[in-house]
This record gives sequence, C-alpha cells and structure tokens, in this order.
Amino acid sequence: MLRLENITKNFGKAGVSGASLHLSPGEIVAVLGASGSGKTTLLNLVAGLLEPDAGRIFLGNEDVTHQPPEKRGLAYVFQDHALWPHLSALDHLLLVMKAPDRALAHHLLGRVGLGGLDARKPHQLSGGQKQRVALARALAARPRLLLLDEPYSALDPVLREELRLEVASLLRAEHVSALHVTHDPDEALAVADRVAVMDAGRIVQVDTPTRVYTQPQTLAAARAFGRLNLLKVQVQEGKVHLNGLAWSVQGVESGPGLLAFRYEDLVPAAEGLPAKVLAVFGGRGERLCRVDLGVGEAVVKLDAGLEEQVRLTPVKVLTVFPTPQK
Ligand SMILES: Nc1ncnc2c1ncn2[C@@H]1O[C@H](COP(=O)(O)OP(=O)(O)OP(=O)(O)O)[C@@H](O)[C@H]1O
Repeated sequence: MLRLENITKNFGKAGVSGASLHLSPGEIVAVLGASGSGKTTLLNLVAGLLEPDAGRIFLGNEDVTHQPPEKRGLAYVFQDHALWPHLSALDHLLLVMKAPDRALAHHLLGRVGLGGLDARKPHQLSGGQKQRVALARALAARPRLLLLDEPYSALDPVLREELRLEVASLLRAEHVSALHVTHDPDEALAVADRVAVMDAGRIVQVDTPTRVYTQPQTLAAARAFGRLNLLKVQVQEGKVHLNGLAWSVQGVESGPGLLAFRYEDLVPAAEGLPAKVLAVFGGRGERLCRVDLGVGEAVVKLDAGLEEQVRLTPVKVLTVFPTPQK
C-alpha cells in the first residue's frame, strides 16, 4: 500500500534520513519518537507537502515521489484542523466525497460523536469538535491511506480513548491503511498493528507494539513506550554485576552502559538491592514510588506498607544500552 525506500530530507542537521517502511493494505502503523525526531517531516513527505532530497515513495505500484499532494489519493488529519469557516460540518464531508451522500456523511458525523451538529459551522464548534469534523471528513474521502498527526491531542482523555478506538474500527472495517504519528504509547498500543520508532531522523525499529515494548533495539525505542528504568553499570564478558546480583546480557560489548528494565519488572525480593523510597505517586489503582537503590534511582510499582526496608530486584532486564554520547 505504501512503501518508503531510503527517504532523506535534510534540514541542516535535522530532518529524516534513510527512512524505509512499508504498510500493507488495511494496516495501521504508529510513528512514535521523541519531539524533533522527524515524525511530522516523515508524514509531510508521504503527503507530498515536502519533496525528499533522496529516496522514493510508492503508493501501491505507483511511484508518487514527485507527485503533488492532491494527486496522491490520501487524506490527512493534522493538529490544526484546517476547516472552511463558511461550511457546515456536513458540507465539509460532502465536499470531499466523490459521490456526495448525505446519509453517509450524517452517519460518519454520528460515529465521531457529532450527531445533531451537522449544520454547525466551525465558529460554532469547540476545538475538539472541529478536530472530529476533520477526522470524519478524512474518512468520508475514502482515501487509500490516511495520515494522522496527533489527531486526538486537542481532546479530553475520555473522548480521546473512545474516539481512537472508534476511528481504528472504522479504518479496519473499510480496510484503510493509516500512518499515525503520536507521542502517546497507549494510543499506539490501542490502535496500531505495528510501531515505527524514530530517533534523530532515522527509523530505528519497526515491529508490533508488544515486541517494541519487550525487545527494544535501541534506547530510543525503549524510551518510546516509557516506564523505563536505567541504571549505570559495567558489562564484563556478557554479564552485569550489581551488589551481589548478576544478569547475563547476550551480545553486549564489555564496558559502561545503561541496564534497562520496565517499572513492573522491579519487584521486592529478599536478595534484592536495599531501596529507600524518595517519593510516592500514581493513580488508576497502581501506586508508583521513586526509590534510591544505592546504585541509582528507579521507579517501582509498590503496594502501600512495603516502603520500609524493602529490597528490590529487576526480575527481567531488557538489555544494556550504550551510554548516550550527549
Ligand atoms: N522546514 C524546516 N526547516 C528546518 N528545520 C525543520 C523544518 N521542519 C522540521 N525541521 C526540523 O527537523 C526536525 C524534525 O522535525 P519534526 O517536526 O519532523 O519532528 P517531530 O518528531 O514531528 O517533533 P514533534 O513531536 O515535536 O512534533 C526538528 O529538529 C525540526 O526543528
């Protein structure tokens, strides 16, 4: 459906470099990465709003690298919803339909939670409602590929959760592929078949959300999903030793590095590292504590009453990542 081959766009030191990616028909791929890692630039290249310096973009079998945006058959929903001030919500949908269908437009507005607001113009809608008109319009265009750039960021958390599932199920029902930029790992987990992680302009890993979470290939990929603890360690012949505890880390070079593990994999254990609780926070039924482990600080899920003299050990480590240069 979409194939990117070695796409590069230089903005001095920033931009996108050597990005390759493919999307199958009906597949939803989330693009995750730190701010400035190149996510929006990648989307703009696919949309045709930017031209790459090198590399090629295919939609189906068609090379669209130098095609203008309006020829590409895509729809996009970016952070600013770009609505026409003089058009009603319903008219926005009718305008992009090849064969205008009022019943379908009305139905789509209902599906994104705008039932009864068909006649409203943008100035009569809230920011979140405008964003939903933009989403419904994108779906009404029946694109071969939908590009989403933080489409739910202006919505409240409840609506965001409901709408992302609703849109994902509409996309799946219609077999529409989507490339979905988000900062929110929960959003990626909820809607994406695969995740592409970007770091400093490069796509550093493309895999299912679960595999990126459990087997991140780089520190940026591990960070993309959050809930990450890092302790400074020394690797010696594939092993890490910390105060009598030892882990084997396959394929990691000897020398200094960062032992990485998720919050939930740090657990109380009699033989663990003595932990001093520095702060307690959290919610939603889980209680998180920042602790000093003597060898560094970490965050742990800890039930009330366990703070006193608790010993903790990471029962599962992801790997040891090289210490970043910066
Ligand atoms: N037109 C431009 N001219 C020069 N530099 C640019 C331009 N557009 C983007 N950049 C730079 O390219 C890098 C990637 O920007 P981009 O907007 O793609 O990042 P992002 O991952 O989408 O970030 P965010 O999550 O903050 O939106 C940044 O360093 C940005 O400053």
